[in-house]
Amino acid sequence: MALVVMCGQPCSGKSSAAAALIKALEKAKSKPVSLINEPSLNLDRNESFKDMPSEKNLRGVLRSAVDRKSSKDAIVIIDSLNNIKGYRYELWCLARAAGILYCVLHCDAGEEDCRAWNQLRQKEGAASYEDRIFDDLVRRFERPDGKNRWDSPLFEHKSALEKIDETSEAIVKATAFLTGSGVPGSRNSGVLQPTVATQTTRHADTNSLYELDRATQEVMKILVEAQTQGSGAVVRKVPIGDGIPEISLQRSVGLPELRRLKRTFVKLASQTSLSGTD
Ligand SMILES: Nc1ncnc2c1ncn2[C@@H]1O[C@H](COP(=O)(O)OP(=O)(O)OP(=O)(O)O)[C@@H](O)[C@H]1O
Repeated sequence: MALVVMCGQPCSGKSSAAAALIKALEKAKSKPVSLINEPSLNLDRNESFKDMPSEKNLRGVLRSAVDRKSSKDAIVIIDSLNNIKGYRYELWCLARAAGILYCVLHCDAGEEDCRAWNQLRQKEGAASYEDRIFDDLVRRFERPDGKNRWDSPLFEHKSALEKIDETSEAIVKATAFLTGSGVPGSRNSGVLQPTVATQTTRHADTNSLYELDRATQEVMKILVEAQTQGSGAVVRKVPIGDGIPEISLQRSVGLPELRRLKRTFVKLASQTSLSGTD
């Protein structure tokens, strides 16, 4: 139904905003909401951001979870930094492939406020970022821009000015968007439409594929035999079986070429005709 991408600096109030949005959606009797974040996947924040490979892995795990949960019947909220523009683009592509709504909720807070909130959590012994990791993340933050398709519609909350709850403007607007009122003038005011490039290929079931492969193998065998019997001369017409049109050949076709053609045919046929359409 929808994918909501939380976005913001570390400790900028994203989880609080996600919680407020969930409350508002519940009140509005929306579709069920799934929250995806590091704790729900048993991932430790400092471990996940300690270096590039770990961070890449974290993004992969979160993206897979979003992909699994995205459906026409649920609102998925991904509550993580989502600080890299290219990554938000990937999430937008997932939403488009699933044909669902998409929006970004940005908790806009200055570095110093976020640092103070992180230090407070360190003092309280609550889950917090190590200073080295915090500094690195702050430096690499790529601010969302509502002019980009993957950052639109963009709902922004100024975390330092107001503690967030269901009545905050960004939450009210996001809830209206997710429950059907849309956001006129935004780049994505409706459900994203999958394109050929973003649609996931549906493959034929194993049995149909086996049958297709066997039948193609049989045709190949008949063609090879017919050409062998023709003793080098071009065999123009090759009967395949009762009720099946003869195969016309314009030239001799050797076994390696037939194998190649068979592979291509089976691959194409399994991706299209056997998979049917939705
Ligand atoms: N407007 C605010 N006023 C006071 N404190 C705030 C405000 N916004 C957030 N905080 C504090 O900042 C801390 C982080 O909040 P929250 O967990 O919602 O942020 P987050 O962006 O999800 O953090 P993380 O990056 O760890 O996921 C909390 O301890 C919260 O109390």
